[in-house]
Amino acid sequence: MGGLAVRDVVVHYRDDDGTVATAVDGVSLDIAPGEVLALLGPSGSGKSTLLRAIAGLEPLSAGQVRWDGADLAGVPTHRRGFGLVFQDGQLFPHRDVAGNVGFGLAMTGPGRRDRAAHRARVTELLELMGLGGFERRDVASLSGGERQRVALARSLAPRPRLLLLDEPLSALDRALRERLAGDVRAALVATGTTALFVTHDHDEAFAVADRIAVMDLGRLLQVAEPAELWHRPASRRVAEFLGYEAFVPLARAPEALARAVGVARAAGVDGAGIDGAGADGAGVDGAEDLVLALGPGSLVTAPDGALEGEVTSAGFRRGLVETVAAVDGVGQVTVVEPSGGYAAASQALPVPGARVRLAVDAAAIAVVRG
Ligand SMILES: Nc1ncnc2c1ncn2[C@@H]1O[C@H](COP(=O)(O)OP(=O)(O)OP(=O)(O)O)[C@@H](O)[C@H]1O
Repeated sequence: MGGLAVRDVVVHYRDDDGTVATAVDGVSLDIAPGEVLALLGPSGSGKSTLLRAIAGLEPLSAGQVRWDGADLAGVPTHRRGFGLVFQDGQLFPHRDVAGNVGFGLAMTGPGRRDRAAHRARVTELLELMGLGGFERRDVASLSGGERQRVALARSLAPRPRLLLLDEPLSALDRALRERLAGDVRAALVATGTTALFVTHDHDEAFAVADRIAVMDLGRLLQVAEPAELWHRPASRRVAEFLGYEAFVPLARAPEALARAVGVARAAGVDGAGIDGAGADGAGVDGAEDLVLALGPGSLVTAPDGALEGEVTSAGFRRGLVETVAAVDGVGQVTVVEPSGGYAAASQALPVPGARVRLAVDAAAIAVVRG
């Protein structure tokens, strides 16, 4: 298979006192040509170390990194044909925007031999990144978001066969990050670039990637497409990390909840990720280990809802009302609904302490092994 193949990679660090720590612990991973893979995990899980190992910046203690089937052992970083983008784009302060974007091209692309092609490529990349006309701007005059756009344009200009991005948006504020994540994906797709995007932010991973690899303690927990990852987390740990909030053993779930999930499965509405979760959890091998994971969207307000909870807090968030409720027999869950209904003066936001009735959206509940 073409593209990147990571096989059983182990990376050790030796501390000053001689103790050996394992930062990457036997990871195997493929990235197909043109695919954008997000590597998602909490701080210290080994994401940057894996990225650096792929780049050839960190020696492997075991395993292989291959490109198009060829082992890259012994191939130095600058000969791998990979591009790198870091959190701080590390622009050259003494070059203008065009000078920065053209830098990598001068080394590997049409270079100075063909000035017209060089200029055209710089312009093309700036336009792709929404920076048309920025050629002569001093990089010191750019905003943080613009600087990262320039860094991305620079890394894409020489058409790297793999682009490695290490938390490229994490120095930016949240609103900017969300917008830029969409723009980064669009630029990668438009250029057909194969990419590994390291992030600790699950929203960013979902916005950017074709597939997401979840990493914890140096190991891969799951690799899946975004919708599959969200609806079928492989374990409670993955579900927790993605933002699921309440975990209810099926055997102890309120009847309305267990029944809704069971009925949904029987009807072929596949909200549950594990085969064999019956309506009451009985008579199925291993059903006693099954845990229902609830997150934002799993419960909806409904006057005749079978579940009841007490409001902890409620607030507006961009066209939505988010109500956090302590739900009887379940735990704390965020209920999300369009805010349109609250525009009428007659309807106030739920107040802390108020009781709310909630119905179950079984398709938005995951089943994991506890
Ligand atoms: N140069 C080093 N020497 C010793 N230990 C290191 C070194 N670099 C990283 N580590 C350790 O290896 C583990 C993985 O670190 P790494 O930076 O790869 O994680 P990460 O998931 O990228 O986290 P973050 O998002 O915080 O950068 C951590 O426990 C870290 O302390």
